[in-house]
Amino acid sequence: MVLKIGVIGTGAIGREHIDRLTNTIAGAKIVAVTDVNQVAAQDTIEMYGLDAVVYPDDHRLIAADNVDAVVITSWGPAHEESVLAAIAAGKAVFCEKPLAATAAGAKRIVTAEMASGTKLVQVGFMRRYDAGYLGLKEAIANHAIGAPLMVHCAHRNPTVDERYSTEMAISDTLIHEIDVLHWLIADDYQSVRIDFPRNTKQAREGLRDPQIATLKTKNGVIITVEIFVNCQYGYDIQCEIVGEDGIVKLPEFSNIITRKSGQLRQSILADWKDRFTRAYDVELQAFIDALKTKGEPTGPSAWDGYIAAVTADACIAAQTSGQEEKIDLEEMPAFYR
Ligand SMILES: NC(=O)c1ccc[n+]([C@@H]2O[C@H](COP(=O)([O-])OP(=O)(O)OC[C@H]3O[C@@H](n4cnc5c(N)ncnc54)[C@H](O)[C@@H]3O)[C@@H](O)[C@H]2O)c1
Ligand SMILES: O[C@H]1[C@H](O)[C@@H](O)[C@H](O)[C@@H](O)[C@H]1O
Repeated sequence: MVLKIGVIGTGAIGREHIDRLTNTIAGAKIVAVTDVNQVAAQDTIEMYGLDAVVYPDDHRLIAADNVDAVVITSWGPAHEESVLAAIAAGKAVFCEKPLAATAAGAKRIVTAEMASGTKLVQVGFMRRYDAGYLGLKEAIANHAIGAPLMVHCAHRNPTVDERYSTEMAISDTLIHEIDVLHWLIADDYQSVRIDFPRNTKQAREGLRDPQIATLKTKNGVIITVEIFVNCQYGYDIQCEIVGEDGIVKLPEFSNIITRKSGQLRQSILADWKDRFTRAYDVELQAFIDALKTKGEPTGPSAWDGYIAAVTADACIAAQTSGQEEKIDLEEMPAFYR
C-alpha cells in the first residue's frame, strides 16, 4: 500500500522532503501540495515531476479525500493551525519543528490529539535519527562514561537571512538541542539562562549573535550551548558529554582528509541540508512505516513538541530578563507513555 501525502509549504525543506518522499523513501506518494506562494507550489510540481494537485490552502489540502497523511513544512508560526486541522480531520501529520510558536499553542495540539483518542502527530526532530547522536545515547545508556555531569554543544550556521531574529535563535535553532539533549541524557530541564557575548560584526542590525544558553537539569547536569548563526566558516554541530568516567563526543561529519602542500585538510559542510540528510531519510521512512504497520506515528510526539515549546518559552524569557528562568513542565499524560 502506498500512502498518499499532502505537503503544506514548498520552500527549502518542503522541497527537500518532497524530493526524498518521491525518490528515496519507499511506500509514499505526493498527491497534493500547497503554499501561500501558489507559484512556488506549482513550480515544485514541475520541478519534481509530481502527479499532484496544487490546493489553494492548507485546510482544503487536508480535507482532500485522497490525502492519507500530511507533511507540514511551512513557517513555524503557521504550524499550529495546520496541525490542529489535520487532527480534526483524523489524519496523521508530520510537522517540521517547531510544533507551535508557543507552549500554549503546543498544549492546544496535545489537548486536541488526546481528545481525538489517536496518536496522529510526529515532530521533525531528526537528530534523534542521526547516527552520531544515537551512538552518544547508546554509550550513555550502556554506562560507558558513567553519569553525565556536563554537556558542551555548539550550533553554528554560516549565515542567516534578514527574516531571522534574536528569538529565532531559540525557536528555530536551539530547538534542536532542546529536544535532543534531554532525550540523550534521559533527564528533565529545570532552568535556563541566556548570555550574550560581544556581538559579531557579521550580524544584521538588531540581531544578537552569538548567544550562550546554559540549561540545568533535575539531576544537576549543566549544559552549555553556543548558538552562533553568522559564524561564516560553515555549518557546524558539536556535542560533547562529560561523564564521571570519560567523555563522548559527536564525530566530525565524515569527509575525506587530504595531505597536500604541507597541509592536512578536511572540509567543513556549508549547509544543514547536507549534515542531516541520512537522518531526514530515516525519520520520514519511520513515519511512513509506522503509519502502515502500527496505524500511528511512533517518532517524536506532540508531547516532545510541547516539552521543547515550554523550554523555548523559558529561553526567550531569559533572553530579556538576563536571569535564570524556571522550566515548568506538566507531568506527561499516560496517553504519551
Ligand atoms: N529539521 C530541520 O533541520 C529543518 C531545516 C530547515 C527548516 N526546518 C523548519 O521547516 C520550516 C520551513 O523552513 P524552510 O527553511 O523550508 O522555510 P522557507 O521559508 O524556505 O519555506 C517555507 C514555505 O512555507 C510557505 N508558507 C508559509 N506559511 C504558509 C501557510 N500558512 N500555508 C502554506 N504555505 C506557507 C512559504 O511561502 C514558504 O514557501 C520551519 O519551521 C523551519 O524551522 C527544519
Ligand atoms: O539554525 C538552523 C538550523 O541549524 C537548521 O538545522 C534548520 O533547523 C534551520 O531551520 C535553522 O534556521
